[in-house]
Amino acid sequence: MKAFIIKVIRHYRRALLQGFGDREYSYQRYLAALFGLIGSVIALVMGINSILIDLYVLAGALLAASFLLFLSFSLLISAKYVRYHNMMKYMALTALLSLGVYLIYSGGVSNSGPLWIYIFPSVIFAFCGLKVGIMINLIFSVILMVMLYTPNGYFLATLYPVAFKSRLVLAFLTTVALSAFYEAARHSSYLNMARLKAKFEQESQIDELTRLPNRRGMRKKLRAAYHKAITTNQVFTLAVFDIDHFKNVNDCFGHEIGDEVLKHVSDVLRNGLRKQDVLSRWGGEEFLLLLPDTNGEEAFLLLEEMRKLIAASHYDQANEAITITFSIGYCEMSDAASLSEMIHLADISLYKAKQTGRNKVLAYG
Ligand SMILES: Nc1nc2c(ncn2[C@@H]2O[C@H](COP(=O)(O)OP(=O)(O)OP(=O)(O)O)[C@@H](O)[C@H]2O)c(=O)[nH]1
Repeated sequence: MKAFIIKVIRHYRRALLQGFGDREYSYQRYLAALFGLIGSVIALVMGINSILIDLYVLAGALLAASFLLFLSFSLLISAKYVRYHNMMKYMALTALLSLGVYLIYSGGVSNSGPLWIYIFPSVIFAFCGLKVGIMINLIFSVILMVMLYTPNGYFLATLYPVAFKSRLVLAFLTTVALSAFYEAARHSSYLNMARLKAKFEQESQIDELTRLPNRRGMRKKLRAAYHKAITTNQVFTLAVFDIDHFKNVNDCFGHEIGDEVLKHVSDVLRNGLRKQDVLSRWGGEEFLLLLPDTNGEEAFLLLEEMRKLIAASHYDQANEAITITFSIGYCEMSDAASLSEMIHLADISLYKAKQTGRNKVLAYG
């Protein structure tokens, strides 16, 4: 039985937390559903108990609340009724608050009913977040005070001692304040985590040395470009750049100067791009360039320009100017059946460019 209950709880927890992209929304939905279920069972047990001790109006209120809470639980766990989820959250809350008002009014069993209101602040914040939560908690506090302190017990069917009333109100307001602090802290750490997640996600797609997109970041952009080209019926071109004899730079000047040269060529390439082009560091001394909405002929002219630009530039190291050249292979979208084939064909052209003398631009085919 215990294992079964744990299994059911795990199942719903997974379904509720993973079903939606927005984690905070999922969290509120999860809590609302869980509360709906637990609240409905408790209200049902209390309702049956009230029938047994002949408190029929109280029993009716508890059974109605139990039904509404169970209904909200059932709809909240189903992805089919997403558009009703917000409504369900507020319905569960309204059922709960109405029950609270009724318990204050009637006193419940032996005047102990109002003690249930201490669960309200945290439930309200969990359901509605900080701002709306503060509003609802304050409204409920006002209702509580009006009911308790209206002269002649106008809104009460029972009599509470004065000391009980003041402690009930003060303890309730303290619980509201503490729950609000807790919710504010939770929300701010949630925002912090979301910001850090976005930052790490972005960093993981950028090459540290050149600040260009790395292979991971570029793959994402390539998929988007490929999808866009197919839906808009456009072609694009991919070009692979590889520095010629880069090993010599490292061997002659050291790895650190090699790094500086990589930064230098990245800057020169970046400055030679059009606004829409995307350059990435694909591997060690290899760069991949995406030329959107560009066919092979147009690409050749652009790539030739870039090749000349690099060859004409140089990196100054002490009294020596290090000149860099690139071999470039490219492939137009229509020559390949897929993205990976495009990259493969551009690589083949690059290999040919290397084989036939370097410092040149070659198309596939
Ligand atoms: N400084 C530095 N060197 C790198 C980096 N990544 C790769 N390399 C170097 O790049 C060189 C690539 O050497 P090879 O693959 O032989 O190519 P190459 O010397 O450019 O010769 P070809 O490509 O045939 O013209 C190696 O010496 C690598 O150590 C890096 O991040 N920094």
